[in-house]
Amino acid sequence: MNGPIPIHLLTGFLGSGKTTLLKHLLDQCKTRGLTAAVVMNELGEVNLDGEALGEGVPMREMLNGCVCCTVRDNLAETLEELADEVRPDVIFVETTGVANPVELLDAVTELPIVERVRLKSVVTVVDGPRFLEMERRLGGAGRTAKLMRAQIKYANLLILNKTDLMDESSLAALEQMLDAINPAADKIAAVYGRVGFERLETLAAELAVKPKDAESGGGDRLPGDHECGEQCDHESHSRHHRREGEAHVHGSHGHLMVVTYRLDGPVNRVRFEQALRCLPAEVLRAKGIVRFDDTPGRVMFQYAYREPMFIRVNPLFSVPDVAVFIGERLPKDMLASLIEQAMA
Ligand SMILES: Nc1nc2c(ncn2[C@@H]2O[C@H](COP(=O)(O)OP(=O)(O)OP(=O)(O)O)[C@@H](O)[C@H]2O)c(=O)[nH]1
Repeated sequence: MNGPIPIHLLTGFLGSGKTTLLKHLLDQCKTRGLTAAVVMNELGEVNLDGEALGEGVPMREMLNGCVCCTVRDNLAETLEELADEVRPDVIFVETTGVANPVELLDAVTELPIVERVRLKSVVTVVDGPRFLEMERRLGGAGRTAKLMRAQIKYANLLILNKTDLMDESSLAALEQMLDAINPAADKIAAVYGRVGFERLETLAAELAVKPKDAESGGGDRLPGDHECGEQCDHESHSRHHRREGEAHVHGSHGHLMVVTYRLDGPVNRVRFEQALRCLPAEVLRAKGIVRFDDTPGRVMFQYAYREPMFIRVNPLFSVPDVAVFIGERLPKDMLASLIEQAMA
């Protein structure tokens, strides 16, 4: 294929449904005979979502940091590598869920890759019920709410996801809120990220963000202004590593932190489910791989907005048994003791 490879940037808060959307987009690319490559960025040390994409999808992982800051320099390199080695028809970049959109735009338009790849869309997945609840409760105050708003503001396609959990009036209220933040973006209500890939491609015709330094005028613009605003948060990301089996704290993304627990044996199903149900409010997202003491095989668990979910995984999946927690000021001792109590 000649010309720059189109990139679609998938953003959205933790657990909003980015991977679910990505899977759906990849299926559609496959049906059309397009080679799609993926860059997955995770704050933690393991990538649990890669498995979900299925075999044969060229993927590069960027772990242990956020692509908008700590591992940002690696993104251009990773994209270049994909362009050289895979020569895909399209690249999807799934970001961490706490990525700052302004910084992301900067990262994917680095000069060394400008001829190779071209940003085509910025898709923000909005967890409908969660965003609505946060806005109603906090009125947009607080750093998490501000980050969510920034992700909404800089998108050119907003996917209002999890609408199966909303009634009509809530959906109307959500649409109104999103219109107020980003009136120019296309908006699609969705369940489990079921959105036609053509919706991203249609946008692409109207959007080609060029690197700000490449030419005067800065090229076409996404809706909204792209000056670094209140969301730029480049605090240093301290790393404190502990012994395996204990918490590995990977530093914070501003106010957020990740704790990864390695599990060295099976967990008791009932106690583990109970532990997930009574996670403290500071935990915004949890996921991992566990073995239950009463069933063979391994299971992936997902916890987003107080909803736990379990999915059986391929026993050969290379990620070890782990529990990853993402949240604000995580009570590490409490989490450790919840895990300990759940061990079989
Ligand atoms: N009820 C409902 N659940 C959904 C929907 N979309 C996704 N989920 C569930 O929400 C959870 C999180 O989905 P993911 O696709 O992993 O979210 P993510 O944004 O990739 O998560 P991070 O990468 O951790 O930020 C999973 O348990 C999904 O099955 C939806 O439309 N409705």
